[in-house]
Amino acid sequence: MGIARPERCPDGASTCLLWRERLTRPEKDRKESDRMNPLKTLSDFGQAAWLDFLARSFIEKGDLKRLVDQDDLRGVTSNPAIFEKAIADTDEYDAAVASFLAGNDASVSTLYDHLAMQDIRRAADVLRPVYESTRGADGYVSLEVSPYLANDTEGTIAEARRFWAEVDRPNLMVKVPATDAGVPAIRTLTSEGLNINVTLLFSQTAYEQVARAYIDGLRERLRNGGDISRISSVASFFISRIDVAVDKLLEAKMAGAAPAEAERIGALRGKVAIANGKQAYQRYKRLFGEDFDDLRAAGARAQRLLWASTGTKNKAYSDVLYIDELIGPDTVNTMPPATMDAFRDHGHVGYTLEADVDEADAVMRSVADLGVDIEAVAHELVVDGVRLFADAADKLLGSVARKRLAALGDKVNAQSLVLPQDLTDAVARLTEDWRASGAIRRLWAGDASLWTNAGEDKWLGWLRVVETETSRVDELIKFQRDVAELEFADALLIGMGGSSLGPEVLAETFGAPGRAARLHVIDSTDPEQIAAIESRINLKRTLFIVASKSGGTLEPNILKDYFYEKVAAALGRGEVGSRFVAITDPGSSMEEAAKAASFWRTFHGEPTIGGRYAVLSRFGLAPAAVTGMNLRMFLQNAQAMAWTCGPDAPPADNPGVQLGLTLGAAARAGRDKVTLIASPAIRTFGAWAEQLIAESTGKQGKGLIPVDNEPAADLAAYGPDRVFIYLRLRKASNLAQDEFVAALERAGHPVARIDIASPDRIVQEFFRFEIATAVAGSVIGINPFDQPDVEASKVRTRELSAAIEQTGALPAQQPAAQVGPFTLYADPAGAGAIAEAARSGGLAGALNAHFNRLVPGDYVALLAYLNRNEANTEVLQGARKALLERRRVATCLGFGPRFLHSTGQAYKGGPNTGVFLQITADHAADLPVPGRKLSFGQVEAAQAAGDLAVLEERGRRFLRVHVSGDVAEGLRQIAGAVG
Ligand SMILES: O=C(CO)[C@@H](O)[C@H](O)[C@H](O)[C@H](O)COP(=O)(O)O
Ligand SMILES: O=C[C@H](O)COP(=O)(O)O
Repeated sequence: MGIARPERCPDGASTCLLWRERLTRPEKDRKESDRMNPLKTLSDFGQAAWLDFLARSFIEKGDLKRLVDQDDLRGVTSNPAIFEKAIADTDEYDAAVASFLAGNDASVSTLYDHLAMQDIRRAADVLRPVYESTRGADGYVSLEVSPYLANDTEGTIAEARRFWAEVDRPNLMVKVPATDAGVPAIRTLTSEGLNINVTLLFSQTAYEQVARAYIDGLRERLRNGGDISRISSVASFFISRIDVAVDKLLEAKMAGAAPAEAERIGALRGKVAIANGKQAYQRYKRLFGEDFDDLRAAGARAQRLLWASTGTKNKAYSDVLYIDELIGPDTVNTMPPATMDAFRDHGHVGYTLEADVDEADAVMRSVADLGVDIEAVAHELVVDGVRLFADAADKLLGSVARKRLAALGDKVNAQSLVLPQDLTDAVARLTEDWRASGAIRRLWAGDASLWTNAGEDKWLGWLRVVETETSRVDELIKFQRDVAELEFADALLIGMGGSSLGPEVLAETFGAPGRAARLHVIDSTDPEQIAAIESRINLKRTLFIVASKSGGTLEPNILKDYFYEKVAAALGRGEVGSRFVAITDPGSSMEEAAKAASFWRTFHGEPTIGGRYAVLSRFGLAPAAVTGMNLRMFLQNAQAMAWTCGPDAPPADNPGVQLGLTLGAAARAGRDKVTLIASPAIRTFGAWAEQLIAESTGKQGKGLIPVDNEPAADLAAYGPDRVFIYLRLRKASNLAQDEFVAALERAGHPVARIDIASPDRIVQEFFRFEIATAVAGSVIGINPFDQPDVEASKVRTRELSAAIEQTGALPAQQPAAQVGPFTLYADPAGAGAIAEAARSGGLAGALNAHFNRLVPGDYVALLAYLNRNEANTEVLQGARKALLERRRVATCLGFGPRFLHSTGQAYKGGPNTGVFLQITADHAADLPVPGRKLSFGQVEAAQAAGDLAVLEERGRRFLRVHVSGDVAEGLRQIAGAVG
């Protein structure tokens, strides 16, 4: 039997759009099968059937079109959960991902937007005939703004505008949630002429606000002379979730009630959602009644109520309950596919929406009398709804992130974590915390509460610096051409720590391609080292790059003065400035000095980036330009990793976050020695990473101690305080390293493996490590952007240098012992025993006594204020190996003053587990500092003394061995004595 077609629109109102449209189609034209199809008959009752589902194959196979043609489908809604089902865990979108990324790499959310918008456009095109034939009354496809923006009005507005412009279809509806922040966005967007689908509506009060926002938006547009006749809007009122929530409350009340009362309460189950909808519809009629007539006269459409969440959740209820009971004019019901199939099969059509309104009122009164606060339930459901959509978005973006990486292949360095079970569990817990609290988005948004709320947000410029530099790379490319034309043989970068270690990685990893200048770095005050670098460059054909963010750092200033004078002597005062370039933050004293000395160029750093995070800014790019590197490729590489670690890559699929959480969890578990192993061709990366990790995390007695370039030893030498990072260059890997790392893994040590396809991809690691360090800093609970103890050393050094300038010498210190050419100084707690041991056992005795203070979990750091040349490095590396094998503790090596701007922070401010051996020596030859009553040798000595003074202040265990006479021989003896 066919379903009787109503004779007239039930409310008799001119608002009944579908009714008007129906009247134009004579009954005799309708097929019997149409009359038998409840779905198709819905429109006879003024209701449009929409589909709450979308997927690419569904459109491509013609299923959507079939529904339009055969079932009179009039619209489609999507949401993050729908796209999650469509995209995650299917390969339906893989080809589209690959073809999009073949043209250009993109962020995870850009890629998702692309996929979603493609689907939405195609669906909109399938529904376009409906839109046209109903003159814009129907035929819409909805796309929801990111649930992460649910509490952000401006963000919602911006995203909705972007969708509107990029989807570029008149039958698009942008979905905006009915949150407090969503309501003003609805008004603004309506006033701009966008079609809005308001989602996550549960409460009638919220519904009224939303309807008013729509009406206000229309009025505003009209006032501004805009067309309001093309605007369509729906208010998506959620149904089934109300019953799920209220039924639970009713059942709780039944449990404690007498049988008759329990029965009465039980009878309310499965009724409240429909009653709530029916009451909302009565409000709709009031809101869009007479008061709306003026707008209607100007062409406006009422905002229809759309029943959403209409799939039955409770199997005890009819599977078409939420369709059957809510049929009425000028409404929409968006059904999930199974519910649509069920309704087509056995739905009942009739004017149910206004039937028994009194009973609906009675139901609502009864639940209120029982103490169920429906507004409170609705409020919770909104919060919950936002969370559920955010959860779905996390899964969705996680899957898009994985698809992106799979499509990019080895264009992005792969990372894998091989962790013992306890660390796996800890990282999993942290990952879930980070996901649930949106921490990676908060990090990118500059939320200082992730750290210590000490202004960390002011230091996050590095997050977006790649974009900035990409947008102005032409300026550097021009500089690169100018440098090439001048045919410099060498370039010497003068700087410390963050200003030199990044360029050093570039210089040593890439050399000087083509005709470019060979880049050298000087980051020492050791006179021998300065003389050595001077002998390697041709002063007349060298470009000097003086790099200092603050501009006030001692070393680059005096080294600049030194080389400036040398070049002036070689070329004459008139020309010297043209051979110098400065990189410094705007307004620094270095900028002033560069101007005064007529430097060729000054590049500005970005003041919101601290030195150690600056390598992807001008501090790395200008030196890279000089070496002739392809800067666009450099930035593309960096950008690929920035996107991989972006705010839209959820923690589980964000390698930077995973590495950071691993390091943070490891630190908490006492595995705080981050041991860096790198393929020989990219070895220098370790020195850069060492500064980043140590200076960022090592403070307030907490942090990570990086261990770079440690000679390998027997497995037994590695304690449970280690976590390893293996940077493996695929094209030039080292078998011994591979085997060593595999053995570490077998022995249960945690290892983060990073697989680098080719040397140019090392650039990506700068960004991964920066994110990882910021994340680890959050887990450890420190501010990863300050360096209080480095500053302390700088202050002591300044005081001591001033003393030398006044008196001609360093203030005398009391040695603990003298053994041949070795003068020993030690911390107050150790001095007695060390002196005693020196008397009986000479140098070896003293060193033994010092290192006997080591306990498991401690580390040794050799701090050598010497020329950092191959010979000295080799001897000290030998000493490290001996200590590692004999003492079974992590060992570090730093050359002063270089390490003061790097690991020095953690040695003084980090965990008090370091046992330090400082080595100083007489200088066979010294160099004057121009314009000062100081020599470089004296500065180096002042730096060593300042370092020791701060170590002492911080209660650290140290021994200083000063070598007089033959330094090489002295060093050999020290190395021999530690074993
Ligand atoms: O809001 C709209 C349509 O405007 C829907 O897409 C809405 O998100 C869905 O109906 C609900 O999310 C489905 O909810 P549920 O069936 O999972 O409770
Ligand atoms: O890592 C930073 C060093 O302490 C050098 O600082 P600077 O770039 O301000 O000279």
